[in-house]
Amino acid sequence: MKHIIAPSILSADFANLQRDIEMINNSEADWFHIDVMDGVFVPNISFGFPVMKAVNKYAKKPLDVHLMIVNPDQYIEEFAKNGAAIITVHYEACTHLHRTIQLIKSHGCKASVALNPHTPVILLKDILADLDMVLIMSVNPGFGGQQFIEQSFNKITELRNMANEIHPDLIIEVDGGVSISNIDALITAGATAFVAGNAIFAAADQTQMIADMKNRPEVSYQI
Ligand SMILES: O=C(CO)[C@@H](O)[C@H](O)COP(=O)(O)O
Ligand SMILES: [Fe+2]
Repeated sequence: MKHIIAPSILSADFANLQRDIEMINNSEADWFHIDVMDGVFVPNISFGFPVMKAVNKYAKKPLDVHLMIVNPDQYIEEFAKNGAAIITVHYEACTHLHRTIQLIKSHGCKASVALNPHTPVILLKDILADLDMVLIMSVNPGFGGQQFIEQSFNKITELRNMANEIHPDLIIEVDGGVSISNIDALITAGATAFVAGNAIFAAADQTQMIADMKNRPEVSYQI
């Protein structure tokens, strides 16, 4: 099976957002990755519903919404109404994670949990069967264009081994510092979905970079 490529619109040109959305529509990308940051959970503020609505208006592919916010329960319904196909909440931001996951599903969205670089994957053991996806943060959340944290490889392998026992078709998404130079090794480690901001939007030919990240002749995954 082929892995998923999710360009992060955080790295798009917001003065030309429609153009960048059309570029993704016309590329081999699978999803739109939408980073929502509240300035509390992470030391940055990105955007909220007005941008989400603008993306939803033109995007022709599923919206993969990554909530880097405290109290996500408060906003899940609104993100669902504005076109979210998958909603990711942070383990570190949820006191009652099981309830939050059920809430996401009750609005018809796929449910996913993100782990910060310091959070061990074993903490998801008792909720893994309820999840559609786990997002491994391979940088500290808050900004695009950061350097990939190498320890993330061990986390992906550990999570894939755990998923093989409990939930073999779990999607493992990697987010932060993903590029053409580490994607093959990440697929081999067991990841199946890849967010890329800087690697795509800083490329001379963005559409070609998406195609290059999508078509990896040496690797494919089996789940
Ligand atoms: O969630 C985040 C950052 O917190 C990401 O989705 C970034 O947008 C990824 O950007 P690159 O590291 O690929 O430039
Ligand atoms: Fe993200």
